[in-house]
Amino acid sequence: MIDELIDRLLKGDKRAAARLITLVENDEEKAKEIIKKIYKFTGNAYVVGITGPPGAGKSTLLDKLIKEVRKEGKVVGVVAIDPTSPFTGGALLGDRIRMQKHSTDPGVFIRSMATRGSLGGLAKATNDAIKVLDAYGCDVIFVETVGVGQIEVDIVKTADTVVLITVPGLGDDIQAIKAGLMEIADIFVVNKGDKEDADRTLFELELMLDLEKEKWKQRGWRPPIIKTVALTNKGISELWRAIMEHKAFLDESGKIKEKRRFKAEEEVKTIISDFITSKVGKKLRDNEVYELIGKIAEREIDPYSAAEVIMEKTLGVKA
Ligand SMILES: Nc1nc2c(ncn2[C@@H]2O[C@H](COP(=O)(O)OP(=O)(O)OP(=O)(O)O)[C@@H](O)[C@H]2O)c(=O)[nH]1
Repeated sequence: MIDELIDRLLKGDKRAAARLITLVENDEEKAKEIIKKIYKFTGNAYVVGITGPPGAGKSTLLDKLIKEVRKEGKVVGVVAIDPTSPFTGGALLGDRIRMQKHSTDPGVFIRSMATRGSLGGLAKATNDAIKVLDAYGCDVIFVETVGVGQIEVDIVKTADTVVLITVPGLGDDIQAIKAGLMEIADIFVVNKGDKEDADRTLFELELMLDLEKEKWKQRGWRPPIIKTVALTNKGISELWRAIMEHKAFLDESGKIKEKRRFKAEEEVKTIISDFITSKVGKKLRDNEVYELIGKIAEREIDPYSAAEVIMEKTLGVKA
């Protein structure tokens, strides 16, 4: 069944792509088999992360970006990471409706991924879904995440270019960006540029970037700030151009190689730690180990020594 689906995927069959993504999302063993088989057909897609606070207009903007990229005849994939929260449920429904009009276009593939509990699981499923879309023939894959905590920061482990969207009037938002996100953004967008305080937000961002002049010089790339009005398509082609310029910068400076190596390393680390967690997790249910853990609580053995015993039993390695 999997071989047949992969055959169809490689011929550009959208339904086969959808089935394969469902499989990699839900079935650990099948995910392994699928990725092993399709890996050699991947590596062509350029991955762009789009992140920002809820309501910043990410979906509206993405909808317009898809059109812009389609003008060049490129095949586009979208993976929308959806932290299943009662607060975003409504907005997501909105997203689907907004982007639905692309669903008859064979050159556009849109997929939402749910968190289902573990963030690690989500990161792996997202990486795998990206590979399926890459093998399907996507030239560009957008990964959209709502700007909340770790998911947002993790996008650097997945994306080649990270676009951070902010909007005027969030007040302390600029401070929030300062706190951790500035590090990860390759391009800043001030969306809702039609709002009156948009220029002030733009100015504040410029000031903030000015403080880090040395860093940009070292890096060879200063993140541009682009004003957009997603609703009316304003600034969208500039944004796409900036993304392509960042790509050219990575290609020409050779940094793309470092980036891909970093991503590969992060991915393999996740696979290994997931494997260890699951192996050790299973063993924790054994009687012997159960008793050993009881002994830690009773102060008969310390946790380090117990961990050493468990690692030797499960993984065959001495710590
Ligand atoms: N005034 C104005 N409103 C906009 C603009 N872009 C988007 N909006 C509106 O902002 C609201 C939120 O837009 P979404 O695209 O749903 O935002 P999102 O970031 O995907 O939201 P979440 O799914 O909650 O993360 C919608 O009502 C949009 O119509 C813009 O450029 N100007």
